[in-house]
Amino acid sequence: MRYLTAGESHGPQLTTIIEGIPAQLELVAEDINTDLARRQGGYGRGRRMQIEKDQVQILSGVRHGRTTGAPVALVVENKDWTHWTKIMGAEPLDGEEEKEVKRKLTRPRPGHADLNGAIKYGHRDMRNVLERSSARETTVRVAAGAVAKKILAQFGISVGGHVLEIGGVKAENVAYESVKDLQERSEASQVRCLDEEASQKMMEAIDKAKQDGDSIGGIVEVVIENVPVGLGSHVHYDRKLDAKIAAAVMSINAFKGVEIGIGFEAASLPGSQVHDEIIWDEEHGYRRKTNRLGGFEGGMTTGMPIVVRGVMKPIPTLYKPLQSVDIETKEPFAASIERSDSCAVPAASVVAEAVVAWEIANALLETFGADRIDIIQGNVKRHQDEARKF
Ligand SMILES: Cc1cc2nc3c(=O)[nH]c(=O)nc-3n(C[C@H](O)[C@H](O)[C@H](O)COP(=O)(O)O)c2cc1C
Ligand SMILES: C=C(O[C@@H]1CC(C(=O)O)=C[C@@H](OP(=O)(O)O)[C@H]1O)C(=O)O
Repeated sequence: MRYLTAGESHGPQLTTIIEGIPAQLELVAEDINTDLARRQGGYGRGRRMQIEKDQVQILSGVRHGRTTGAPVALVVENKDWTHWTKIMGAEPLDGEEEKEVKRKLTRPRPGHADLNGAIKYGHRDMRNVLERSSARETTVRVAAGAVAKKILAQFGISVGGHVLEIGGVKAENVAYESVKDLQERSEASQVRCLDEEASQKMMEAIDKAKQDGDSIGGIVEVVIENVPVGLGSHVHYDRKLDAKIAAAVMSINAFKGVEIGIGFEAASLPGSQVHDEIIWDEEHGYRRKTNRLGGFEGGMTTGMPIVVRGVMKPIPTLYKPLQSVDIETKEPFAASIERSDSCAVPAASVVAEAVVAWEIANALLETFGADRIDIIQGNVKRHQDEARKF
């Protein structure tokens, strides 16, 4: 499968076209809208989320609630668009209005794409960069991820995400019984954290950052359960699935690091406390006694749950001014802004679920692919039976 996204933050809509979805997958807008609403939620978001009510339109590739095998085009409208038609250049302007509306953005925000994008693409008006670098684009990545999750569900594979840390507040008690348990309990927290006490402290940290005109980041975790052994490959660098997942998580706006399993902790532990011992029984086949390596060995899935973490830096747009330079006057200035999220870590956990789900679904189709869901189900079952006895 592959997909492209298009659309600006304050344009009319976000669009994605997904190619390669097998036929006979049941798919309705509601399968996608649930995740769109989850991405909009979470404590710490700014006023934009009160304007948007993200809903997908499925424009092709589905008839009577089933995929046909043709490309699936998905669209999410920007409700805010009606306020931006002049600024975005879609409506004629007159006189004085023109001067005001065409005012260029010349003051780059430290930590955003503004300055680099402007220099690279030759834009004296940095809105031409901001519009596309905005994380508004993650709306349709979540839509594509929801389709990937629907594919995975046909094989009993489930995806959950939660928040481990916000602004230095670490969740302590994050044990869960299954991905279903993780999903239900993270959903009950406004910061998508399993630890109730930490949830409260995280919200307080977000309130404080907001009051201080500052922003905070954090750590999210995605867990995928019931993945067949052998997705990805050891044979070539660009077929290693752990590498693809790392790239996908790093591609989320503001993500600065990724780890799989115990990740960076492995640096300080002896091998005997890192590698997972192998066991076998008739019912389950091969398993690992522990899952410190987070479901990967040799760029391939081990069949144990996949555990991926990503770190999100604090949001770059700050109410508290940071120094920057106006590209017209070359004078320093201290930026002040109108609206922004103060923390989007809970929302980003939903984006992380989506991009990881996409990579797993894609790897599954690469290994067992066919044009129809029912044939792929047969292929997976045969593989799992064989792997158990191997
Ligand atoms: C869900 C989500 C919401 C975000 N909201 C904002 C925001 O309101 N203001 C902002 O400046 N950055 C926000 N960001 C982060 C920027 O999009 C990001 O920092 C920017 O694109 C620069 O990319 P980089 O941080 O990966 O270098 C958000 C990111 C995510 C994932
Ligand atoms: C619109 C979304 O997030 C936006 C991401 C974002 C940024 O710079 O990344 C900046 C803000 O946009 P605005 O300036 O219009 O308020 C966020 O609201 C969204 O997540 O749907």
